[in-house]
Amino acid sequence: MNQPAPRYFALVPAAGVGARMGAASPKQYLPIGGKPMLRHTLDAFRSSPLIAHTFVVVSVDDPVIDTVVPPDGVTVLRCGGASRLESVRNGMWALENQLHAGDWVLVHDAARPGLNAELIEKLIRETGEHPVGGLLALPVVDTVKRAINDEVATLSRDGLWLAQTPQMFRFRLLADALEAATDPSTITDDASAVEALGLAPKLVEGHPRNLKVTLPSDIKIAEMYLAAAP
Ligand SMILES: Nc1ccn([C@@H]2O[C@H](COP(=O)(O)OP(=O)(O)OP(=O)(O)O)[C@@H](O)[C@H]2O)c(=O)n1
Ligand SMILES: C[C@](O)(CO)[C@H](O)COP(=O)(O)O
Repeated sequence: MNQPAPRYFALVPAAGVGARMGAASPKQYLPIGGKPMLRHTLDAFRSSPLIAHTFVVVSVDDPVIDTVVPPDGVTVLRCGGASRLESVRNGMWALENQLHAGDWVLVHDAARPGLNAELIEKLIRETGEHPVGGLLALPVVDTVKRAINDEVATLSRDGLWLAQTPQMFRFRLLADALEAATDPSTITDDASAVEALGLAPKLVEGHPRNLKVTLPSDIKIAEMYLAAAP
């Protein structure tokens, strides 16, 4: 019997406050090249023919989202939580009756506006029908130091990667993994919730343009990449 074609949905947590950015408003609404950061992120998914629909999770009382959300292709979920883990989990709960167990969900930080259709396509193609799922990540290229108090040590970088997003998993597996996760200080991305079940997702090489805009100095870097090619 023919399997139904896989469906791909994007889930964008955008309920953070951007404490490290230190701006007057949440960082996802700061302009990058004249356009709100979150709009760049949502437009990346709208530009991909592979994405069936995008859901964005914001705080219950977010006053800005309605001015930023594009006219089609995106649904706003006002169910953000106190941590990224809670926001993604709340978003998944909201989708329980809309998505099928085998649908793929690509969770992507609002704060990574450099994503584009090419990277989305690469992640989906290289993850394929992987039994666990996959995520974009970058191999560590620098020497890695760990400093605790006055003690400094050099760690082996063998096998070390920096996780990016999107991180894609089938709906049921991701929902169950997030449900089982309790500690936002150790479950800092979606893959770590899945790994805590004893499963190993596939790492797909991402791109520096997909940086997480975290500090004020990141804004110019993101603008440079977005000006070079959307
Ligand atoms: N309670 C939270 C915290 C974070 N996020 C989202 O998770 C992504 C990654 O988080 P991060 O870059 O840390 O954003 P902030 O939490 O806003 O930043 P900071 O940690 O500096 O406060 C962002 O898109 C952010 O909006 C969220 O949806 N809900
Ligand atoms: C999900 C993530 O972007 C992967 O690198 C990262 O873990 C988010 O961390 P933050 O502390 O919420 O910025």
